[in-house]
Amino acid sequence: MSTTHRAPHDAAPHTPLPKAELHLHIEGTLEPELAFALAERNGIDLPYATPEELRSAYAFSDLQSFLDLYYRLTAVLQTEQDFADLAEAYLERAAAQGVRHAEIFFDPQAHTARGVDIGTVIRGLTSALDTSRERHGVSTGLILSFLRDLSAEDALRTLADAAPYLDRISAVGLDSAEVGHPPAKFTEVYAEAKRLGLRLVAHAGEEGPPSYITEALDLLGVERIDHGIRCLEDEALVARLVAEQIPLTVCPFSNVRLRCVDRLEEHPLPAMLAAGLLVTVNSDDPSYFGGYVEDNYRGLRTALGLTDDQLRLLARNSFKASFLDEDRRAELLAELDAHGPTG
Ligand code: HPA
Ligand SMILES: [Zn+2]
Repeated sequence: MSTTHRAPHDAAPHTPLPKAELHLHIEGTLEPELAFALAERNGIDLPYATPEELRSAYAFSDLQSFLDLYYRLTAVLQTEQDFADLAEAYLERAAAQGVRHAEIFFDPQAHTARGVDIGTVIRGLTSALDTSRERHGVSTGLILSFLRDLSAEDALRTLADAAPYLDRISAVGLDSAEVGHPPAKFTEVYAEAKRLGLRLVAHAGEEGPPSYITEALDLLGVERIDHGIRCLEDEALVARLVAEQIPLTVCPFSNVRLRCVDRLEEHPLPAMLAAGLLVTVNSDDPSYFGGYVEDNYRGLRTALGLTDDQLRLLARNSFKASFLDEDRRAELLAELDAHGPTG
C-alpha cells in the first residue's frame, strides 16, 4: 500500500492528458545513467565520475552553454543499438507522460562529424520507432534537423546522404546556435527538401529576433515554428501568426533553463494563448531541462495557474499542429474528448 500522502481533491490517480510531442530532440533525452552505460559499452571516458556529477553540470547560462555539453555527450552514441536504446528509453517515458504521437528531431551532423554514418543513426532510431505504436501506443515521425551554425553546403550534403532513408523522414528542421545564423542562410536547402516531398519546420525566435520567424515563414516556407516566443516583440507578426494559425512549439522548461525566460512564473505562454496563437507545449531536451512533456504541463498549472480547459486546449493544439494523417488525428482528438478531469 502506498504511504504517499494525498490531499483529498487529489485522491484519484493522475492520468496525463493524451497529447502529441512535436519539439523533442532525441539526443536531448540522453539521461546521465544511459550516457554512463553507453560510455562503458563503447570504451569511452566521460569527464565525470558519476551520473550525479554529470547531472550537477546541467547549469546553463544560455543556448550555447547547453549545446556545448549536449554535443560533447553525443560521443557515447556509436552503434545502431545505442540509437535504438536511446529512442526506446524516450518512448517508454513519453508513453507514461500521455504522449500518443511524437515527432522527433535528430541531428545527423552531430554524429556524421564524429565519423558515425547517417545510416547507423537512422536505422538505430527507426528500429525502436517501428514498433512503438504496438508496444507503447505512440505513433512517431522523424524530423531531420540541420545544424544552423554549419554551412548550407554541409546541410545539402546531409540531405543527399539521407536519400536512401527519405521514406522514414517526415520533415526537416533547423536547430543549434540561432543568433548570427538566420533562416535566409538555408533558403536553397529548404527548397531542395520541399522538392523531395518533406514537410518543413525551423527553430526561430528562441534567442533570435522576431525577424528570424518572418524569414523562416517567407524564405524557407515552414509550416510550424519551433519556440517562437520572441514573436511577442512584434505585434504585426503576432497578428499574422494568429491569422494564419501557424503552430508554435513552445518549450517552457527549456526557456527557463536556457535563460530565455527568468522564471516559469514569468513565462509568456498565457499571453500567447490570450493572443490567440496556436501554441503547443513540448519538452525540447528533457534530460537536460528538468522534465518531460507532462512535467511541463504540470509546471504550467502550478507556476502559472493554467486551468484544466487551457491544458486541454494545449493538448488539442498538439494534435492539430502535428503532421498526423486525418484518421489518426481524429482518433486521438476523440480520445482527448473522452478523457476525464486532469486531476
Ligand atoms: O532548444 C534548442 N535550440 C536550438 N538547438 C537545439 N538543439 C537541441 N535543443 C535545441
Ligand atoms: Zn529545440
